[in-house]
Amino acid sequence: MASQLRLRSALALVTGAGGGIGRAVSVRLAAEGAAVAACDLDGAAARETVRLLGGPGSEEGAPCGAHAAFQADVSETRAVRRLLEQVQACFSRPPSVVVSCAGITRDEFLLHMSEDDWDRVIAVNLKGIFLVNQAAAQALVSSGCPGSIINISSIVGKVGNMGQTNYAASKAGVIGLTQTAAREFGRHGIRCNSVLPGFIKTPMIQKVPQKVLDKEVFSCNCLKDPGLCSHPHHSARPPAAEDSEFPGYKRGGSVWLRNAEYGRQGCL
Ligand SMILES: CCCCCCCCCCCCC[C@@H](O)CC(=O)SCCNC(=O)CCNC(=O)[C@H](O)C(C)(C)COP(=O)(O)OP(=O)(O)OC[C@H]1O[C@@H](n2cnc3c(N)ncnc32)[C@H](O)[C@@H]1OP(=O)(O)O
Ligand SMILES: NC(=O)c1ccc[n+]([C@@H]2O[C@H](COP(=O)([O-])OP(=O)(O)OC[C@H]3O[C@@H](n4cnc5c(N)ncnc54)[C@H](O)[C@@H]3O)[C@@H](O)[C@H]2O)c1
Repeated sequence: MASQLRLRSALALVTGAGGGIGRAVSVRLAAEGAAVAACDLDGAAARETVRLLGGPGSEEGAPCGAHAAFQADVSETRAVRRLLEQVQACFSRPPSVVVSCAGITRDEFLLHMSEDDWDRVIAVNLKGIFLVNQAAAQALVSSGCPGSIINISSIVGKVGNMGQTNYAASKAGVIGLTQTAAREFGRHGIRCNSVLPGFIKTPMIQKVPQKVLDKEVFSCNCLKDPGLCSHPHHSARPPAAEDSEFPGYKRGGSVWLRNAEYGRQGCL
């Protein structure tokens, strides 16, 4: 079994690790042998994830076991820089796998959306990925290490969704940021990919009114469990360029976005 642990020597940083998808991704990475640095705005939720991984549920900066929990707001520049410093101090190396799951919704129709709801969603979902990608890539480049960065976008970033102009814009931005970062980071041996999950049963969807969930566009998509969407073979096959129907979305799976420059598909 040990020989099958594909990530045995990897250190993985997961943001939003206290949430539905982030926790499932952390469990999956640990199952593949990775040491996991679980980060979340909600420090207690991050520690719970580490406890589930079998780690000591360590406090920030405490001597680390196989896994460790960190509290940080990914939308804050200083917090993200401190996060990467703490992770490297704890594990004596930069994370070679980074999965950016931290994200929020502040749904409202554009006609009534407040500037604050726009700003906050863009700050967390898009600027947060800018800050984490930049800090993680800088750490890898300065240490001469290769790495793999996976940014969680959403199918909504490709096709839009009523009540989510802020969220859709942020997720579309994640796609463009990822495709550009993939071009820039490739020369440093760092891969950068985005994953566009469909509808996943996590706390994020709890605010969706039932009458909306009953609509065909939602009900036609079987609500996936996070644990399924984070398992490589549960993700839909990476769409070929001509795929216009996002078959993975139709089946409620996750959709992998092929990076134009290197043709590399997402992999954790
Ligand atoms: C290739 C396939 C294309 C299909 C694309 C669609 C993708 C849908 C699946 C998304 C999966 C990924 C989601 C993932 O990224 C995680 C999330 O983002 S979960 C949160 C998703 N949020 C929403 O879908 C917004 C839901 N709507 C609301 O929260 C509220 O409606 C709100 C926008 C806050 C407005 O509330 P308000 O009380 O002012 O209005 P109503 O709720 O009464 O709504 C008025 C009418 O609009 C209809 N409505 C509202 N939202 C949607 C929607 N998303 N899709 C369709 N119709 C919507 C609502 O049913 C009302 O209709 P009616 O007047 O007939 O009752
Ligand atoms: N659930 C879905 O249907 C779905 C579909 C497509 C994409 N996504 C995306 O997947 C990612 C994970 O979503 P989820 O469904 O697990 O949601 P979730 O609400 O269960 O988890 C999100 C986590 O991010 C954390 N977080 C929020 N703001 C933060 C910040 N500023 N700094 C650090 N952490 C922060 C929250 O505390 C929470 O633990 C999000 O980016 C979301 O947009 C979700």
